Amino acid sequence: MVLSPVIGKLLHKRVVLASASPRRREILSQAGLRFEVVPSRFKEKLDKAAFPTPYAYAIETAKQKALEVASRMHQKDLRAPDVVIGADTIVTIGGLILEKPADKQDAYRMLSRLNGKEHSVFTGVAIIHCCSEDGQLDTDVCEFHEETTVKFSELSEDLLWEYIDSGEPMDKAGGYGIQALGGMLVECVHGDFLNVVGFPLNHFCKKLVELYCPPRREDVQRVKHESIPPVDTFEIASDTAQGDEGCGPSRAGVDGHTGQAPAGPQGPDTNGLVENPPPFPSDLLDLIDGFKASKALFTACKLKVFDVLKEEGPLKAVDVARKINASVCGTGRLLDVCVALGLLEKTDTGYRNTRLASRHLASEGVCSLHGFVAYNDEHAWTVFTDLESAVRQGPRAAAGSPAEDPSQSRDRRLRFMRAMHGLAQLTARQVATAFDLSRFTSACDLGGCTGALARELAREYPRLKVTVFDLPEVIEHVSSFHPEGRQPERLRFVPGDFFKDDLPDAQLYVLSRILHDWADDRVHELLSRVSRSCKPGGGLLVVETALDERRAARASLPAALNALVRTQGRERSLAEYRSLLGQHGFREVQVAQAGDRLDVVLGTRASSAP
Ligand SMILES: Cc1cn([C@H]2C[C@H](O)[C@@H](COP(=O)(O)OP(=O)(O)OP(=O)(O)O)O2)c(=O)[nH]c1=O
Repeated sequence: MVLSPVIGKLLHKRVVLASASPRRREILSQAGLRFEVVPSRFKEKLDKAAFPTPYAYAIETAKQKALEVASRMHQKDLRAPDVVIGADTIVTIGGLILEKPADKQDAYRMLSRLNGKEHSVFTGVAIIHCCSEDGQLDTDVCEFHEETTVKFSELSEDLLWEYIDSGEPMDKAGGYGIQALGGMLVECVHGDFLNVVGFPLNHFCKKLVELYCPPRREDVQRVKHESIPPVDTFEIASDTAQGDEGCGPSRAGVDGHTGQAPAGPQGPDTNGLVENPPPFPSDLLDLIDGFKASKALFTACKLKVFDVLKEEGPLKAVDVARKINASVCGTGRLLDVCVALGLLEKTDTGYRNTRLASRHLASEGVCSLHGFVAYNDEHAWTVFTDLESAVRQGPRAAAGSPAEDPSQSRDRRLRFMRAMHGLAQLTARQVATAFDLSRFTSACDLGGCTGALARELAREYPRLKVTVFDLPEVIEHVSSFHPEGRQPERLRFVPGDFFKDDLPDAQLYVLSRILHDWADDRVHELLSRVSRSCKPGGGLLVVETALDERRAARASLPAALNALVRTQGRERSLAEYRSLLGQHGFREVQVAQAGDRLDVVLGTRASSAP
């Protein structure tokens, strides 16, 4: 059986599942894992607002559940189990995290929110390796998450209540169980089904491969000579399970530093006790290799691989090579790497796009990030090559955001607009719905570029008239981003410079991804102009990827470096944005998340001048 070698890596260890969930127990025991169940006593009460993303919250909760069990067992026997597994499943919609309903009304609120819409289910998983030495517990945490999207049908009130009265929702995140009656509510699922049920078994097995079957020596050699790293699959584990040194007993330990065979799970140390070697540093190696994966993705996009396969796939490598005018050997390698990166699938009839690639990497389509990829390949890649000098010398003395740099060529500006358009389209809905903005009847998106967010605001709030205010050289190109023709009636574009010209009248001003491009003095100048134009009771909506020291916001770190190499701007924390709004006369400042990467801050203009 193909999978048994992966799960078999845990057979000689004392494994504990730190969960009371009957679903998790069933999934893992059906996969052949032998384990004890010790439900965690960790109270799931972490502050959700302190996490950059919903999955970071789920991962931390999973980790705390597992650590609580590890430390309780260690205190009891002075010897913790070898491995403790914790998991936490949450449902997210519109930036809200839904856990288990408190009562029937709560279940109703949750299910009504999900009704007719698509939502995400995240499970955070922590695999904790424990080591008890001299009475001390030492732990090594391997963590990951999996996302599955689920779409509910349009359901009647009666049906929702009938479902709630069945009692099924009460012990399940989001108030439904897809594996039972709740399956009837679901129109479609994209991703790992078992992840919704509470445990992402496939991803878990891949992690076990990373942890217990590090790449074979010859693969490591190959990485040195080739630009593309090999990618672990279950087959690596099964291919090598019969004594192959890549995964056999002598390598069952996971010491990636020395390359020597450590005392494995069956290898007693001199005291006759079993030692747990540290886990293989897979995440670190992934980080080191990360740039190769980015470049492979950039190149496949540039060569229009995803467009060709979207239109004509599945195709063999030789046919793709002919269509993109490239060598067969080079194309074959690139396609295989894209398969390993989860962008393509390889079938008997050839390569074809995954849904992700067709949706985001082909050049056409509302969710296309093709322009953003091209911008990163052509511009950011070059600029980042010089990161070292930016770090040594401090931020570049550039003129401002690329859209506003007068020295920019028309082509470069268009490329930048295309990149921003793709990103804004992707996040517009989440931003527009992060707060209820229905009290406003007019809005002005300052530096609103192609109007992607403005259109979504107009769509979401039927009474709202939206003005996009941006530089004339930006507005000039707007029509090419909306080929379907006329702009909606409640949307208009006004050319101007928000540092020099009068701002259009509006009840709500929007600054989306603008402030991080500017140094503090310019930010104050802009905010005081907005504050002067905004009438008491009006609003200011700031959209940024905020930095926050409490959370190692993985998503916000590249943005912090962007500011260093590109402009005089900088990323700021949520506390700084709150304080900036306060200093410029905005009160009742609220913060919300829009998806994984964006924070939205809304302030109301006070009646007294700042
Ligand atoms: C969305 C969904 C969730 N669930 C379950 C999985 C989880 O058991 C539960 C989410 O709650 P969790 O807090 O993740 O898990 P739990 O309280 O059941 O167990 P423990 O904390 O001890 O690990 O919801 C389903 O069974 N089906 C579904 O379709």
